[in-house]
Amino acid sequence: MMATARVSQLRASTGGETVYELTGVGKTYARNRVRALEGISLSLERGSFSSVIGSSGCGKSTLLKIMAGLIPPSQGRVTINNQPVRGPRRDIGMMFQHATLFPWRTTIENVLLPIEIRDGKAAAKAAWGRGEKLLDLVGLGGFESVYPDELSGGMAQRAAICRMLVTQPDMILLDEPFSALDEISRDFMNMELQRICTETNATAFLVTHSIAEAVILSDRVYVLAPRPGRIAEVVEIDLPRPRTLDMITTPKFGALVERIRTRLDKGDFE
Ligand SMILES: Nc1ncnc2c1ncn2[C@@H]1O[C@H](COP(=O)(O)OP(=O)(O)OP(=O)(O)O)[C@@H](O)[C@H]1O
Repeated sequence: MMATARVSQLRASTGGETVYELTGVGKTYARNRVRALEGISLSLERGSFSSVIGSSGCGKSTLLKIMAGLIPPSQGRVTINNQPVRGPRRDIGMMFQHATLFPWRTTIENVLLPIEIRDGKAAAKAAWGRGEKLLDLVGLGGFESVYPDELSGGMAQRAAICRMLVTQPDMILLDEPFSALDEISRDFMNMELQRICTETNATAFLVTHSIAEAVILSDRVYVLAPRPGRIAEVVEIDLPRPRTLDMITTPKFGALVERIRTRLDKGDFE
């Protein structure tokens, strides 16, 4: 009942508008005939935060690559704002485990790089103010002219968030973005990510190995079963927003973590 109530609340708060949709998506890698995914259907509403969790090799990265348009599905349909995703797109932003900022460019030059690549140097210069605002938003105001070797790991990841957001994507795809950071920085960055997503009304989809991270951030967690990867369970996270780290100690949080852990422990879920 609670889960249903939360979904309605989420739909009400986001207008229930579907941004991104996968219908019956499957993937078989031709090279080795590995069936990585089968029958994946999901629908993401504007402003929602979803995560996918599953054991190693269950197809999470394959799913994210298909969602980003980096590889085609073998079956099924993928759409963003009702348009088919057939390749990398301007309205989809991605962020990976390592920030990979260019060391010879300043922080703001790194942030503006997607615009420079897409529309040229003049457009990047014109977007300078937007870059500064984003850096302010993530607490990097004043670091515009600093080179990446002077930034900490967490600061570099924040700059990478700005670089992902600078093109104002409708959908952001996150592949364990903070897993290279220590636990304290990671907790902090997750709370920052929540704040930034709320302030920019981003629709987010996160791949993670951490059940706690999936629960604290998400409206919905997709639990993947392996060989071939398929959705074993969809868990609605009906914790109030904004989420705070002290929620981790509440019985409700513990129960959600336990439910996901039990599902993952069932292995193949047969
Ligand atoms: N390019 C590829 N060619 C052939 N098989 C692949 C390719 N990429 C992935 N696979 C296979 O597809 C399956 C799913 O892999 P994928 O990397 O999507 O899983 P994952 O859940 O992201 O794993 P991890 O958590 O370890 O990163 C695995 O069996 C893997 O060996």
